[in-house]
Amino acid sequence: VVGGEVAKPNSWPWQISLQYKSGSNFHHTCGGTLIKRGWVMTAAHCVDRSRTWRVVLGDHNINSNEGREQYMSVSRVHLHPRWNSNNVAGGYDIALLRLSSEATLNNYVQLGTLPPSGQILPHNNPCYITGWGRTQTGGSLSANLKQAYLPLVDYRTCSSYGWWGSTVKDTMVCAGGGKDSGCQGDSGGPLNCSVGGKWVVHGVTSFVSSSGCNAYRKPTVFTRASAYISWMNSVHVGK
Ligand SMILES: CC(C)C[C@H](NC(=O)C(F)(F)F)C(=O)N[C@@H](C)C(=O)Nc1ccc(C(F)(F)F)cc1
Repeated sequence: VVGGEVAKPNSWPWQISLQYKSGSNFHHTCGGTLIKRGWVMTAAHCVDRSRTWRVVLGDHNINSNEGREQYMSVSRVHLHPRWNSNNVAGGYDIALLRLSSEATLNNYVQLGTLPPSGQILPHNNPCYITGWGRTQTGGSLSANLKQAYLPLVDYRTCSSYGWWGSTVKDTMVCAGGGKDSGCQGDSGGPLNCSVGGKWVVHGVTSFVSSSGCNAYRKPTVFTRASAYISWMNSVHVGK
């Protein structure tokens, strides 16, 4: 997250850190959202290569053990069947991870709320991106979870000339476009939008401009969760 501020610890208790094993250590690579005690929603581009994954729940500082964390291994990765790793602009940048055991819900670990199928929120709807991603373009990851206020940019604006144009599809949602943005390492994490006084996980962090995380008129682009509710339900029930 470029800009914004360090979040109050565990104030986004559905935020997870997705980590891969390298040697004897695990490294943060993406965010994600706990949507069921045994299921995490993340971006397909985070998990489209085979690695040993773990999901950390209840985290704030990813470099220290604060005693609230739950460490879960991943028993199955379900990539959206239409995801194409050579074409993030095509959409379908969404995946579900089956955890090997069920999370314990408490003050530090809670489920995120998914939107109703098809929900489209208005331009400027208040939203926050959260994550441990780089704090500047080309910078390093944040040790502590950060948040940034990124108001929604409607599809008409986001897909217009000078903005993202046809790179953005209406199965995506844009937010920000000013000084604050997502950045590498925030991928897969939630776009938390205020709807009727409740937080709804409206987006899954997907991409930013290759010319810089907070590039002018290149808002952070998210997979629109409300476009994939039926797919997610089919995965849950199926396996
Ligand atoms: C691995 C990438 C597909 C996703 C990666 N995502 C992120 O950094 C995050 F955290 F914002 F979600 C990203 O945007 N990285 C930048 C450096 C990038 O490559 N952006 C990008 C690439 C291609 C296009 C497209 F679709 F136009 F070809 C758009 C943006």
